[in-house]
This record gives sequence, C-alpha cells and structure tokens, in this order.
Amino acid sequence: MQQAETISAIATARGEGGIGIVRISGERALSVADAVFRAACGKTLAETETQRAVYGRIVDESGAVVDEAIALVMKAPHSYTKEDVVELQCHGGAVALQKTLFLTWRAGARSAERGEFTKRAFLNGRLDLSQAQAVMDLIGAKTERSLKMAAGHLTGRFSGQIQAMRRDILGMIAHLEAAIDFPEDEVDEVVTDAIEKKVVDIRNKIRKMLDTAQTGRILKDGLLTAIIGKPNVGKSSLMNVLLREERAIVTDIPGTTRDSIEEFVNVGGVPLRIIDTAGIRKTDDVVERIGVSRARAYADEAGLILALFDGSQALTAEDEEILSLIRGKEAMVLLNKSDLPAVTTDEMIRDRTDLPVFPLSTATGEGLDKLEAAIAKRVYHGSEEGGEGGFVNDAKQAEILRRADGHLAAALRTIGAEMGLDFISIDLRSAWETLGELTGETVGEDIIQEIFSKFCIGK
Ligand SMILES: Nc1nc2c(c(=O)[nH]1)N(C=O)[C@@H](CNc1ccc(C(=O)N[C@@H](CCC(=O)O)C(=O)O)cc1)CN2
Ligand SMILES: Nc1nc2c(ncn2[C@@H]2O[C@H](COP(=O)(O)OP(=O)(O)OP(=O)(O)O)[C@@H](O)[C@H]2O)c(=O)[nH]1
Ligand SMILES: [Mg+2]
Repeated sequence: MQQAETISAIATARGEGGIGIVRISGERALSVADAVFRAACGKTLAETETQRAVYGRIVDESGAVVDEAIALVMKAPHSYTKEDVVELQCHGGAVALQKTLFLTWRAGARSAERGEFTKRAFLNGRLDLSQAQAVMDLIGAKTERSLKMAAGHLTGRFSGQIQAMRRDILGMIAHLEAAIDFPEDEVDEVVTDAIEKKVVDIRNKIRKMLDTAQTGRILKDGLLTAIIGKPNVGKSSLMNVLLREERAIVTDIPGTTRDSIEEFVNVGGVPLRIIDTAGIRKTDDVVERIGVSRARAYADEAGLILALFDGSQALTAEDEEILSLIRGKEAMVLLNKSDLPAVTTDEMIRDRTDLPVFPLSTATGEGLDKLEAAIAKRVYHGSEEGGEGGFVNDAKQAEILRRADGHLAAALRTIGAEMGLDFISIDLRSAWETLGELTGETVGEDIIQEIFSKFCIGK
C-alpha cells in the first residue's frame, strides 16, 4: 500500500561526506523526482525501469542547474518502504542538498518525520517492529559485538523466535477449539496433557531469552562502570590505559581528580561507560567534597564497580571503608602498582572480601589483559550468541516477554484446576496477543509513533 502523502528528506549525514542523498518515497515519488531531475539520456524517471541508476542534473523551476546527480529508481514494492522510491544522489554540499530537498517539497513532497521511511517499511510489512528497532540499534551500535546483535535482530533472528512461539500458541488454540466443538473425538485430559507440555516448552524458551536481557541491554546502551578508590591509588591512570589516551589528569598529588569524568571504552567488545571519580576521603575542600559525594553516588548507580587499591602501600582506614562500601555489589577489586614491591598482597585483600581480586599495574600494563577478559566474560556469562533468538536488548521487550510468560503460567494453572478447555484458550489467546506486541502486530498507533519518533530524520 502506497501512502498518499509523498515524503522526502536528506538521508545522509549533515554537512559532511562526498555524496549526499535526498530520498523520496510515496505515491508521487516518481513525478516529484521528475520535476527536479533531468536525466542525460532524456528519459523521465517514470519511464525508467525499476532498480536503475540514471545520471543527470538537479534543476530548479526555471531550469537552472542546481547540482549534478545520480537518481536511483526503485518502484513499488521493490524498495525499502515498498513504495515508489527515488534517491537523488548529489554532491555532498549542504547548500545544494538543502536546495534539492526544498525543490522536492515545492514539487509536492512533504518533509519526512523522524523514522518515517522505516515506519512505512514496517506498515508495509518489510520489517516487523523489533526489526525496525534494530535498524536504529545498528546505527547506534557502540562496538562490533553490539553491531552483531543489532544485525541479528534486523535479519529477523529474534522475530523468527517470537513468530514461531505465536504459531505454536495459535495451533494450541485451534486444537482446543476443535476439542470443544467435537467433544466426542478426544478425551479432555489427552488434550490438556499435550497442551501442558507445549506451554512448558514455550515458557522455557522465554526464560532463555530473558536470561540474555541483561547482556543485551549492556551491548546496546553500555555498562555504567565506576572506578572508585581512595586518592592516589591510580584511578585516573586506569581510565587512561583503558582508553589508550591521556584523558584524565594524573599526578602524584592525592586529590587530583575532583569532578567525575565519563568516557566510552570498548573492552573485549563490551561497551563500557567508564567513570573516573574523585578519590574517596574526608576533606575540608568544598569542591573536592562534592566530587567525593559524586563518587559515592556513582558507586551506587554503577552496574560494575572497579575498586582500586595501592598494593605498594599498607591498607588504610579509607581502604577498609571502600571495601565495606562495595560489599555485596557488582564489583571487582583491583590491586594496582604491582610493579612496585608489594606491601599489601592479594592474599591480604582476599581475606577481607569475597569479590574477585586482580593484581595489575597501570604503569607497565601487567594484569590488564586478564582484567579486560574478566570484564567481558562477566557481561557475557557464557552466552556469546545470546541463544537461538539472539539477545533481548530492550527493557520494554523484556517486560512484554515477562507478561506473555505470566499468561502462559496462568494457562498452566487453569489446566491444573481443571476449569475447562475454553478457559485455557482465553489464557493462551492473551499470551499470543502479548507476544504480538514485540513484532508490532498487536500494538496501537501511539506506541508505534513513540518508537519511530526516537529515530533520526531520513531513516
Ligand atoms: N541507498 C540506500 N542505501 C541503503 C538503504 C536505502 O534505502 N538506500 N537502506 C535503507 O535505509 C539500507 C538497505 N535496505 C534496503 C532494503 C531493501 C531494499 C529494496 O529495495 N528491496 C527490494 C529489492 C530487492 C532486490 O532487488 O532483491 C525488494 O525487497 O523488493 C533497499 C534497501 C542500507 N543502505
Ligand atoms: N609505580 C606505579 N605508579 C602508578 C601506577 N598507577 C598510577 N601510579 C602513580 O600514582 C599516582 C596517582 O595516580 P592517579 O592515576 O592520578 O591516581 P588517582 O587514583 O586518580 O588519584 P586522585 O585523582 O587523586 O584520587 C601518579 O603519580 C601515578 O603515576 C602503577 O601501576 N605503578
Ligand atoms: Mg584521579
């Protein structure tokens, strides 16, 4: 189905790059493009076969040349949106590109909303909702592993699993309805036994998918990782070696870092949002005190704490306080300055904490490989591929899966209570509908609008 309104937008990065693309989609895409583009061969784009590239010029209403361009013609349904699409590939200049865009508006297109091309692709059945979301995740991917996850979603790995579950549920509903309509054919108990088995199966699949949710979210958004410790233990040095860049100021003066610094680091494919914090200590300095309270706040908020200690010094009361601060938290204990003679050994630290301990030196780089591998392993906890369905990478998706699982659990209770076949069917239908929210088959326009409004213009 082609939308009556024809839309256009600049599809490439603003103000940079050698080529810039104006993309047009909708019922009148060909006539809009023909109003602004003159092919060198003399043919109109409407006469051009689909999937052809045509060389020519962008001209304004008076026929004056605005730019030199290549037009890509993709006729419905053979395009990204499944509508008629023309892409005008121009020289990358911002002014010429903007002018070409204006000309398409004057010729009858309107400015595309955020994500509107992809929204049309969704509405026309090219992608389901989880695949459409993967388009944005792909663009925003922070590491290669994040990219791989998004690409898996885009190619329908996740959707495929969901669709299979929905088909199975629908099959059960049909079975129940047949048994209700023709009670003489089958004994109820035989029917419910079969259904119980299948429901348990699907619940197991959902549980496996939910197990990947935490990893999926980290791959998508990054893991908030706070480096904490008393002053001068080497926190900023650690930030710098992880970044491979002299980002934070390092001096031998305790209290060097006063405000926290956040940077993105790729550790073994895991995106970390690393925060270097002010050394935790009691201080009369007003600015430093604010820094210290921020450090404590980050320790609470972080998904992972890297607690740093100086192995070349004896542990102090401040170190003991940090050890108790991280007790029971997601934390790793790092014993720094292993290049110097050890005063505090890892055994001494291990006596005081159950958390994993890593000796290292930010000066020589010793122990860093092990630390990075341990961080990556911790995030993946064995599930490199995120199971058959790929990762669940979004809190909303996880919530929908949990709700669907709740309906399946209710179906099992209904079976257990021998309440009758039609009641089981009601629970199953709820589960089927809930799972449809993931693929977008059972969600309202408002939710769809909200999802696409987070996209960029031209996508
Ligand atoms: N220039 C350009 N590059 C792009 C896109 C685009 O729209 N334009 N895409 C999006 O932003 C992505 C590619 N996605 C696309 C998906 C389907 C079709 C398409 O035309 N499919 C037709 C023809 C397939 C075929 O010939 O086999 C079809 O499925 O019928 C195009 C792009 C990334 N690169
Ligand atoms: N020998 C040795 N010195 C180190 C090592 N790591 C850091 N240092 C030194 O320790 C001092 C403090 O390092 P920083 O990274 O500024 O320490 P910090 O924990 O950020 O300190 P504050 O910002 O004051 O809390 C500097 O002189 C560093 O050169 C190490 O592995 N070995
Ligand atoms: Mg510092």
